[in-house]
Amino acid sequence: MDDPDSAARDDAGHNNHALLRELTAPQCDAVQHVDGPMLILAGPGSGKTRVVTHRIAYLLSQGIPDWQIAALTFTNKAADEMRLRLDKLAPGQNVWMGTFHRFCAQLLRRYASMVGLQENYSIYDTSDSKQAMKRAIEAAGVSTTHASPDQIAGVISKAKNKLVTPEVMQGQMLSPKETVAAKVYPVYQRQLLTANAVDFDDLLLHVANLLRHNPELRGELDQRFRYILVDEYQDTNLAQYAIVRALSIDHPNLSVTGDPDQSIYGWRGADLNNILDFEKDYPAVKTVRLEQNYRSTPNVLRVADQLIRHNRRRKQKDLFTDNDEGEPVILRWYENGYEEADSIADEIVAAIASDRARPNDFAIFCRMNSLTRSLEHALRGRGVPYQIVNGVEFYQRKEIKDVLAYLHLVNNPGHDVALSRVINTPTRGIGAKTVQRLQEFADRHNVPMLEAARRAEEIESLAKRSVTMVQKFVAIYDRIAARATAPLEELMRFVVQESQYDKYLEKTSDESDDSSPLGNVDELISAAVDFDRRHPDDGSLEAFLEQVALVSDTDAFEENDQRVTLMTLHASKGLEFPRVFIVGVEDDLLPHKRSKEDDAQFEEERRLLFVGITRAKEWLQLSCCKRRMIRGDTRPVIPSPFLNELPLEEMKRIESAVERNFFDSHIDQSGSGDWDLPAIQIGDDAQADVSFDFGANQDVNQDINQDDGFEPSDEPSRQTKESTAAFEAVADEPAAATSASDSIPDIGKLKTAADLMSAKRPPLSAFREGTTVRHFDYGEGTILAVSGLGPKRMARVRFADGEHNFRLAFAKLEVVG
Ligand SMILES: Nc1ncnc2c1ncn2[C@@H]1O[C@H](COP(=O)(O)OP(=O)(O)OP(=O)(O)O)[C@@H](O)[C@H]1O
Ligand SMILES: [Mg+2]
Repeated sequence: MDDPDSAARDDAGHNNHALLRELTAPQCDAVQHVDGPMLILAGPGSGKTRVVTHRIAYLLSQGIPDWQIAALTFTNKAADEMRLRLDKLAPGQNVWMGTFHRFCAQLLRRYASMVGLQENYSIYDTSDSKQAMKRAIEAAGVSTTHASPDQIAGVISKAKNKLVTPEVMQGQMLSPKETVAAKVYPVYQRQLLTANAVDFDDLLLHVANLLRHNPELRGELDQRFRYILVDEYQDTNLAQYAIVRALSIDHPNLSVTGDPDQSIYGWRGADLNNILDFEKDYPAVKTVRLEQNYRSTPNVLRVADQLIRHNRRRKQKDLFTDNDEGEPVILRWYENGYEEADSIADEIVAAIASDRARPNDFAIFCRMNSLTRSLEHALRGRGVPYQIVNGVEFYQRKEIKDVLAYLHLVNNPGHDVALSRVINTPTRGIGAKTVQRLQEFADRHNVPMLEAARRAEEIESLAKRSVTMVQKFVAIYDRIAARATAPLEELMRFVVQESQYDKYLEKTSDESDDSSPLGNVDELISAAVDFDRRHPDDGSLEAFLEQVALVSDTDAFEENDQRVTLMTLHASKGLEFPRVFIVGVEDDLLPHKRSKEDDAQFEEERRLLFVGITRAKEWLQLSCCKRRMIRGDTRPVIPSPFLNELPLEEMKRIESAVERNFFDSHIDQSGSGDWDLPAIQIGDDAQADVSFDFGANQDVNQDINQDDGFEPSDEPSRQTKESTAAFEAVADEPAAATSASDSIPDIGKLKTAADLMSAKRPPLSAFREGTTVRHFDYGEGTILAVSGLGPKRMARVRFADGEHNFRLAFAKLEVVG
């Protein structure tokens, strides 16, 4: 694709010494490529992202206007980082940078009417979508006996990511589950449109359809975004692919970078074929391979390479590095999660104290967010500053969602999920039946629920009293909505006051165990103040809500901060740290238990560990425990089968001080690398029973990761407190054991699934007056009194620092034997 023009520009580019100075020859080659498609395929740490930023700067230096360039990244954090780097290389530029979802959200704002939305449409987050899905399932009248709401949602999400419309889906050959989902899909979509809302998948789907059905608009946008760069291309799904492809037909200046070995979003529909087919789609493509790793020591790279070689579906790439050999990678075995956390925290403290490292040199990765609790506690206890890269979680708190729901409803009166949330929050005597009747009326007349509330008098089945209550709510709403254009801070304070939510929180906050809902609401108001300040002219409510909806878990991450970073493996993508700990490298965690049913998913788990390992620059430790408590359930642990695949002979293996013989008996110390793992046969049924209870029917990752904000964590311990889901999970368990420690069989004796099954979470009955318990934050304490039944069962516990009340179904309390 070398036209005479670009050759001339290349000549000019040679003057651009500063830009090209710190690049290798193949990197330079890629950076100086101007027109035509390009594929950069290379392993971790080889400078792919660096090439993207330098290439943008190079394009600008060649006179290409910034508004013709768009750089699509996978997380907001990656975009911010890119902007920072680019600002240094090309100050003052205004290149569009952001995630696919943000890109689509902005396009959709402009062209909303073309897909049947209004421009103030709302973006439903995962829990909003769940609510909407439940309602659609009811309205569609399907049975959920054989397909749970989560499964139905999963099938529909996959269909959307593959650009399958409801009509097309209904015409396909379907499994029984898919048949149910195919019935719900059109109803769900119709209800979303009535609510003037989209879910995350819709952002992509609508834009892909927009481009497909409007050739003129497609042409205009293709012309506008003449240069498109996509980083982490291996994780794009079909919808994302269709979007960049549609924007690169007349001007095929699409350049993508990726590493198939780092594809970790298959569960969300990412399709490796997008990378593999790139060369077919763009025959004139320039393909660049980068082989030198600049990030890691040879020790780290060898471990990563050995591991990933075990994947069958891949092409071997050889990476070399000129970096120093560094220290051997450590494999460490701890007694339990507490020891793991304490020991890691101690090491960090020691390294900092001896001036060998700073807190921000360290990162700790885990497969699931819930594992960070004990690490947090250990770091906090030692005064080590840390950050949990987990921005989504804040916005998932009940009180935050409540206040935001009022704002959503102000911004978009069609937002039915928000209405259902706030109509009786705080309590206003509007019961579930009344809400149900409003919903039915709304469905019948195809109007938003707020409209139904306004017409409450027309709903015959509503009692007079209920009508009055509903009208009162509408009056409150109208008073709030009248302030819609006030500065955000003012509006938010008015919401909290006018709805009497502040009083409600004051009254109810002592029910919660250790969080401060009022403090959180204050924090939200601070976010509003900040937003007002940063957007003095264009700061609309809509823009604020969009930012919140698209918030990424990595957004909260401040690189130059003097803090240790805790994050999931998914969130670590693209980043690098001098010293990395990967905790919980254990069977059923990593690989995740449900990935084992499927070869492709299993290989994805291996890639996930590969991604984690290759974040480390100088030093790396992998660890696993003999026992681990997850959601209050202490269970014996089997090491991850991936550990067996590492070059153990060259790694430094350390066992915890206690029970040294366990390590000896399970690892072949001869150096052959074979581990003699405990022989435990777990049948499918048994496995389901001893599961971590992630919400048994969800996609492997849906509730585990906080990747980039599109799959917020759903784990019960962080769920809204009124949810009874977590309680049901606990209550369903047979009262097999009397205390946690009684129930842990010696791992050496574990032979059968039955042994494993006896290692249950203690039933609520194990928490009695006088029982000694342990809490993550408060340490050991004694139960003074218990009261209430079922999900409302409470315990009052005395700790060294005072007394606290807990809802037992949710509390992070462990019985101390
Ligand atoms: N030519 C170079 N000279 C010096 N440092 C380099 C060079 N190329 C890359 N680096 C550095 O190596 C590290 C890895 O680069 P980068 O993050 O761009 O790799 P990547 O290929 O995008 O990795 P990943 O696949 O993990 O996203 C960065 O710290 C980067 O600044
Ligand atoms: Mg990168």
